[in-house]
Amino acid sequence: MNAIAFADVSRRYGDVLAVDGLDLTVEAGRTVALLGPNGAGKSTSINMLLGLLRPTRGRIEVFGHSPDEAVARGEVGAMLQSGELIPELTVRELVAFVRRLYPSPLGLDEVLEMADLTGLAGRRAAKLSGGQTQRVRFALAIAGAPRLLVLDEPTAAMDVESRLRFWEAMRSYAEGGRTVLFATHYLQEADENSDRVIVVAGGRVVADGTAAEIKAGAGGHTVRFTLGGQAAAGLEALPGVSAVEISAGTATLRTADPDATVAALYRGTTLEVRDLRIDGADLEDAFLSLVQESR
Ligand SMILES: Nc1ncnc2c1ncn2[C@@H]1O[C@H](COP(=O)(O)OP(=O)(O)OP(=O)(O)O)[C@@H](O)[C@H]1O
Repeated sequence: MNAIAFADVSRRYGDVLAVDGLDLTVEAGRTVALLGPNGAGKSTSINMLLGLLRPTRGRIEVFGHSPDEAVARGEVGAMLQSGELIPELTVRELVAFVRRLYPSPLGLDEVLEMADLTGLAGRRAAKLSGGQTQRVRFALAIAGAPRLLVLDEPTAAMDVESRLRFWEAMRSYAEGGRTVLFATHYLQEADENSDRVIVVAGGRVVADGTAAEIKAGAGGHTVRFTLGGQAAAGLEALPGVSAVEISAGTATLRTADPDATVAALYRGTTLEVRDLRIDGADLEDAFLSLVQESR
């Protein structure tokens, strides 16, 4: 069963086409990252998925219903980029209030435990740090035990340790067949915390698969070596090479055929090549080339 289906969905703001004919389905039980640069259309897509914005064109279904129906049935929980907590309420009061709005919520202590808030349950929202506030917002998103959890750049205000703990909490929520869709522009977060990455740029899907598939699809390798002070004219002309970058005495060549590039580097040039390294494209390389191609 599909948790999410977008069929040819577009959204315009005046002259800006923020989402441009998005077609995608997400099977129930998956954890999916929506990865894209600033302005790619991630928040607009999420807001339409939650019924907060209407598509200009196309149709969205959540578990086979309209977004409004799915939300009304308590099937959707969300953590958006902004949203104030009621400052005078304690963490426990806030979670207790929100979970009562849902038909079959998680237990109060269970939510607090999952969001790592047990020790902060008696603290007023006004007294929480930025990272703690994010944890409360996560708790409010899961309190109703929604089948679909939607997170829009959830770790934006968190330090490194809080991020790691947050993703652990998300994974434990996703266990047992719940669906999670999260937007991020952090490649590493998409890579480590999802089983499928949908890359969006300019309002369109430009790649869709596991992080490993996306890396492989980019097809590139890098060949790096220490150049020192040597002049390096002609590296662009080596076989397979599509880009050359020279920085701090290191040459980095992007190539589709690392074997041919390296052979020609040794046989066809007079350079003294030291510290040679060949790497597969990482997700960052893949992402940058996909986003550039879509422009
Ligand atoms: N209310 C609005 N009015 C006009 N244009 C908007 C509005 N909201 C978003 N846009 C534009 O729509 C495009 C997509 O924006 P959106 O916020 O969906 O992208 P995003 O991928 O979530 O970006 P970010 O990572 O920066 O949050 C951008 O060009 C943005 O400037």
